[in-house]
Amino acid sequence: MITFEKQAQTVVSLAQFCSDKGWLPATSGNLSVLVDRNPLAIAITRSGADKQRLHVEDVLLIDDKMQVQSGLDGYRPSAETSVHIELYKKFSCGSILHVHTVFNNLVSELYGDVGAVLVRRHELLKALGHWDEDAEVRIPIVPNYADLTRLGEAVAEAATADVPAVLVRNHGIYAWGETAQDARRHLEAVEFLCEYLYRLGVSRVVG
Ligand SMILES: CSC[C@@H](O)[C@@H](O)C(=O)COP(=O)(O)O
Ligand SMILES: [Zn+2]
Repeated sequence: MITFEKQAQTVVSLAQFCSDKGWLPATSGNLSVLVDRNPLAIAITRSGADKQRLHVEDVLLIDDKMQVQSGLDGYRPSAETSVHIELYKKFSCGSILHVHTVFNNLVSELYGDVGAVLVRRHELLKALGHWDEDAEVRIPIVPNYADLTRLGEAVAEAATADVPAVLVRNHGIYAWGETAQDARRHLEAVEFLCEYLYRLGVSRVVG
């Protein structure tokens, strides 16, 4: 049976994974796992928690109006909860991961004006569900709106069923999947591709 306690533990494990990669610097990032779809109930990190040292108490149960249903007094859900809610409403995903890394920031800035970055004929696209040798996908990039309701809407609007990730310019990435394991794999693949694209660009300029 799926319970909030179980999903909160999964959020902690996901934070450990992302933290080991160095993807959650300076309290950045937010992570969530679906508890129920109807009505929507999500286990999500609290705002301001050090996700590199996350405890189950740092995970809150919230509803689709961002109201806390279970959690310690005084704790508020992630400031970017609106992005998670919009994505859960749009896709049948079971987990959403948001991290800040240097490579996803670099790529988001380099291709931000175009609104997407193209990835073509790369083996790691298989991890995103594209098995064709000529596969090409566009990872959307949205502006880093300070209004987080607007940011949530922009991320959900830009998101396509093709690629389970959106870059936010000079901010970070949102990646999702049907299960926590899928979300993790998608995040890892897109992070790999961001590093690859950035290094490829640099090597072409230098070489
Ligand atoms: C601490 S800088 C990063 C934050 O502004 C934000 O982008 C972020 O990812 C974490 O916010 P949070 O409210 O803790 O979920
Ligand atoms: Zn962020």
